[in-house]
Amino acid sequence: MIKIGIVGGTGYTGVELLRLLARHPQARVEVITSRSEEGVRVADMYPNLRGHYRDLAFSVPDVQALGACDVVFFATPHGVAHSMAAELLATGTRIIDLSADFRLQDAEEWARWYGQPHGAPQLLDQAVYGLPEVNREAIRNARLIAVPGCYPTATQLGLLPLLEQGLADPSRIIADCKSGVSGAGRGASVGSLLCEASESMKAYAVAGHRHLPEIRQGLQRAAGQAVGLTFVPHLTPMIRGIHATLYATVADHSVDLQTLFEARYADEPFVDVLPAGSHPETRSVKGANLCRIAVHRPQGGDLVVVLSVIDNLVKGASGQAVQCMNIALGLEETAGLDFPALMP
Ligand SMILES: NC(=O)C1=CN([C@@H]2O[C@H](COP(=O)(O)OP(=O)(O)OC[C@H]3O[C@@H](n4cnc5c(N)ncnc54)[C@H](OP(=O)(O)O)[C@@H]3O)[C@@H](O)[C@H]2O)C=CC1
Ligand SMILES: CC(=O)N[C@@H](CCC(=O)OP(=O)(O)O)C(=O)O
Repeated sequence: MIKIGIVGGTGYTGVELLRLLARHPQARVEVITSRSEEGVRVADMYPNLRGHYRDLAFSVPDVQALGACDVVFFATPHGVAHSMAAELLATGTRIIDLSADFRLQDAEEWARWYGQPHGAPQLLDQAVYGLPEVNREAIRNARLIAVPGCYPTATQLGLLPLLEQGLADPSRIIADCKSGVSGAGRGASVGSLLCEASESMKAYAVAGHRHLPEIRQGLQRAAGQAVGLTFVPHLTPMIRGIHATLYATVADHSVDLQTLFEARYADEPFVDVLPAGSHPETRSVKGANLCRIAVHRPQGGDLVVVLSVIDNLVKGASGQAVQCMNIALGLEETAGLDFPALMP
C-alpha cells in the first residue's frame, strides 16, 4: 500500500482527497494534518466518511511523520508548501501540491500576483505542472507536482486544441468563467455567507485575478507565442462547479472543429467531448474527475465558442491530484477515479 500524508485535511480539497482515497485500491491515508482540530477523528468530523478511516485522527503538521509517507498532498493556502517542501523532498517523499505555490515558473511573477516573496525559488526547476493532458510524460518522473487551479484547468482544456494547431488568433482570447462558492475554500468569509452568495451572481477581480498568469503561461506554451487573454471570473450560487465560456477567433474554416476536439482528447480518460451542438452542465460532472467540453461556431462565423465544465474540487483540484499521483507512481491512471458524476 502507498502511504499518503495530507497537509490541510479539514478544508474542502482536503476532505475531497479523503473521499477519493477512501476507495483507492493501492493507497492508504496514514497522516492527516490540522492545526485547529488536533486529536479529532476524521470520521467524527466528516460523517460521510464514517465506515472509512476508523482510527485516523488529525495531527499537527510534522515533517518527520509526513516524511515517512510515500506521497504528501498539500491542500493548504499558498505559502505553506513553500515552507515545508525542501525538507520533505530531502526525505525522499513525493509532493503533490494543490496550492499555487509551484504553478508559475517565474518566481518574481509569482511574488507580484501573490503579494509575498516566493518561498522556495530553488525548487522551481524540478516542479512539474500537473495537467496530465499536456504533461503526462513529465509527471511520470516528477517528485514535485503543482496541480493546476480550477479555472486554469477548465480554461486550458477548452482552448488547447485550437492553440496547439495554431488555429485561434492568439492576440484576443476571452475566458468568461463561473465558479461555485466552494472554490473560495472553507474558511469563514462574508462573501461566502448564504445571504451573500445565494440568489445572486457577480463578477470579481476583473482588473486581474491570480489565475490570469497561470492560464496565460499554459496557453502560451500551447500556442508557442504570446497570448492576449481576458479572464473574468464570476461567483455563482452553486456549491461546486466551474463553467468556462471561451471565445476565440478562428478565421480558417477548412478544419472541422468537432473532429479536431474529438481527436485531441480521444485517448484522455477524463475529458469528454460532447456531440456537436451540446451545452454541458456543471451538474453532469459533479463529484467526477471529468471535464466535459462542447465546441460551437455560431452562425458559421469566425468566432468560436468553447464550453468547458468541471467540478472545481475534483478535476479542478483533488481528483486531478490523485490522477497525477497515479501517473507519477506508475499506477493505472484511473485508479480510484473511475466513477460517474452525481445527478442531479
Ligand atoms: N477550493 C477549490 O475549489 C480549490 C482550491 N485550490 C487550492 O487548494 C488549496 C486548499 O484549498 P481549500 O481546501 O479550498 O482551502 P480551505 O481553506 O478549505 O482549507 C485549508 C486547509 O489548510 C489548513 N491550513 C491553513 N493554514 C495552514 C498552515 N499555515 N499550515 C498548515 N495547514 C494550514 C487548514 O487547516 P488548519 O487551519 O486546521 O491547519 C485547512 O485544512 C488552496 O491553495 C486553494 O487555493 C485549488 C483548486 C480548487
Ligand atoms: C470562487 C473562488 O473564490 N475561487 C477562488 C479560486 C480557487 C482556486 O483554484 O484557487 P488557487 O489558485 O489558489 O488554487 C478564487 O477566485 O480565488
